[in-house]
Amino acid sequence: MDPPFNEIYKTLLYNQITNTERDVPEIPFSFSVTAVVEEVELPVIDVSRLIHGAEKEREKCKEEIARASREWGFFQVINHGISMDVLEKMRQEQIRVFREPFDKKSKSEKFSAGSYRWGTPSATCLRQLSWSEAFHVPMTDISNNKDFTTLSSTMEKFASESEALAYMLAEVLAEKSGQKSSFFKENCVRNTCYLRMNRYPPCPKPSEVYGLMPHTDSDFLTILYQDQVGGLQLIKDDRWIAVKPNPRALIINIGDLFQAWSNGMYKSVEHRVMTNPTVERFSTAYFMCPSYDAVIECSSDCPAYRNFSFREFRQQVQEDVKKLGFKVGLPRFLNHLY
Ligand SMILES: C=C1C[C@]23C[C@@]1(O)CC[C@H]2[C@@]12CC[C@H](O)[C@@](C)(C(=O)O1)[C@H]2[C@@H]3C(=O)O
Ligand SMILES: O=C(O)CCC(=O)C(=O)O
Ligand SMILES: [Fe+2]
Repeated sequence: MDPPFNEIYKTLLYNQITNTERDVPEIPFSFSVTAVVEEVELPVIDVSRLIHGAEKEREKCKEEIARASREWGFFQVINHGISMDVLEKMRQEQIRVFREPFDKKSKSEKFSAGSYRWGTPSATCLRQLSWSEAFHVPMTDISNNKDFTTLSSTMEKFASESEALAYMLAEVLAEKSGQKSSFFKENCVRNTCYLRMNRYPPCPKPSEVYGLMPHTDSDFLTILYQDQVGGLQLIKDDRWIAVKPNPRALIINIGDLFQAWSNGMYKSVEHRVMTNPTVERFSTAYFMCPSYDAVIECSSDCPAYRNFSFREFRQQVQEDVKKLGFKVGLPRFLNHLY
C-alpha cells in the first residue's frame, strides 16, 4: 500500500552521512520535533455574507478577505457553500484510491501519466524528501473521463463547488486590488484547474522528514480541505506557526500568481506539512489556475514583476526543481527595471 519510503529514507540518510564524512557542507535542519511551534487559529471568515448579507455586511466581508490575504496570505472560510456530503464523499473516495497497492497506484491509468507522485524524485538529502503521496490531477482528466466512476464523479462535484467558491473569492480580491474581476471567468475555467489528493502516511522519523516540504503554491488561489489530524504550518511574521484544524472550515491560501497580479499586495506564503509518527493524514486541494497561455500582467505603473505567461512560470519551476532540487518561484520574475 505505502510507497517505499523506508528505502528512500535509508538511501538519503546514507548520502547525508557520506557527504558529512567527505566534508560536503550540510545545511543544518531547520526543524525538529523539539522545536515548539505555536498553534493558532487562522482568521475565520463567514463568506455566506457575500451572498445573503446586506450591503454593509458584504463590504465588511470583502474587507476581511482582502485584509487576511494581505496580512496572512491564508484564511479559513465557513458557510462556504461546499456541501458536507460532497466533502465526505471526496474523503471516502480518496481513502479508497490510496488503499490500493503501490504498484497499482504508480501504474494507474485512472489519470494522465505523472499524476501519481510520491516522495520527492529530485531529493538528494532528507530535508528535500516529502513523506507523502498524491494524485495531482489536471481537471481535463476528469472532464474527458468516459468511464463514469464514483471517484471521477465525486472529483467533478468537488471541483464544480470549489470553482464557484474560488470565483467568488478571486473576484472580491480583484475588486479590492483595482484589477479586472472578469479575468477569472475568462482565464481560469474548469479545465485549466487542478485537483490534488494528498495522503501523509505515518512517519517513524517525524523530526527528520517533512510530510510536504516548504513551498508556495504556483496558482492564483488554493482551496484546501483537510482532516482533523493537523500538521499544516505556515510562515507568519518570519516565524513558522501551526494551523489549528477547524472541522467547519476550508482553508484558502493565496498563490504566486495572485501575488504577482496584485503587485505584491496579496501574499503567497510559504507553507509545509509536518509528519505524524502514528496517524495518517489526508487533504484535498483545488488549485485555481489559468490556461497556459494566460499572461499575468498587473495594472500598476510600477510593476514589481515582469509580465509572464503561466506556461513560462510552470516551465521555470519544473526546470529549477530538476536542476536545483527546489522551486525558486516568483523571485525569478522580479522586474529589474526598478
Ligand atoms: C519539489 C517540489 C515540487 C513542488 C515544488 C517543490 O519545490 C516543493 C513542493 C511541490 C509543490 C507541492 C504543491 C503543488 O502541487 C506544487 C505545484 C507547488 O507549488 O509546490 C508542487 C511543485 C511542483 O510539482 O512543481
Ligand atoms: O496537506 C496540506 O495541508 C497542504 C497541502 C499543500 O500545501 C499542497 O498540496 O499544495
Ligand atoms: Fe501548498
